[in-house]
Amino acid sequence: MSVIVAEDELELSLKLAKLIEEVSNESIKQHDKFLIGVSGGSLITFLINGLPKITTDFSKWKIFFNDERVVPIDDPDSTFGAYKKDLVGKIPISEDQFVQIKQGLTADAAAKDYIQQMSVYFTGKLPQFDMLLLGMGPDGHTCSLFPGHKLLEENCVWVAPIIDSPKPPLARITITFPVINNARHCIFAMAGEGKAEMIKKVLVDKEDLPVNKVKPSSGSLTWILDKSAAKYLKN
Ligand SMILES: O=C(O)[C@H](O)[C@@H](O)[C@H](O)[C@H](O)COP(=O)(O)O
Repeated sequence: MSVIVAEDELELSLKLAKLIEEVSNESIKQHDKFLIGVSGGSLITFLINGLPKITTDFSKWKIFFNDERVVPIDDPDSTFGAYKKDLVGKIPISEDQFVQIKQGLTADAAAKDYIQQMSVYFTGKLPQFDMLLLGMGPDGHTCSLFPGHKLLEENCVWVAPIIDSPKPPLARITITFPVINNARHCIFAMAGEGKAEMIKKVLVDKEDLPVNKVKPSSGSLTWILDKSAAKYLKN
């Protein structure tokens, strides 16, 4: 695992973008596409700041959601809605390069449908993403995998529904740890003093939290933080 500390959020965005650029170009060379899973939240801002500055063939990208809220696209809680509004148009990527959840389904049906959609791109027993971009909530959750939730033990389905999310909205779908840990590169990106305490619990105290279940079996794990978020980490 590696930890990269940036001076501030802008530098974090640029460092994150460079890592994405590197893996994108390597993946495109290897299998003519870049299969990336993204989270919602503040990650979107980092990507808006950084991705327009990289050089890669965006037309080869297929963007999946590590988790998504089961709401209409025009709902402010829709992660795809946020990417569509804030990222599409800033980089040469079209809406249909995002693998969106099917509208109008229950969380259970949306999760099953998402697995079908993923199966077009992943043929093995477990999907292997080229890269997963992850966030961490104040409770140490990642994706929609929350502390104490039974989904933390899900080791069969690729994508699971959740209808009792402690972070609204209640209904979501999320990739599961077997998929996360099969990725070639996992990156946590976060900024701000508000994350510092939880980062200490995760990286220093090694507390048993969902983010600490991200242990890629053969892939890389990188944390990209700004100085405020990293304040409790020793140099
Ligand atoms: O849709 C979501 O809620 C995200 O996927 C979630 O897992 C997010 O990454 C964390 O909650 C961190 O969010 P912030 O980066 O906004 O703090």
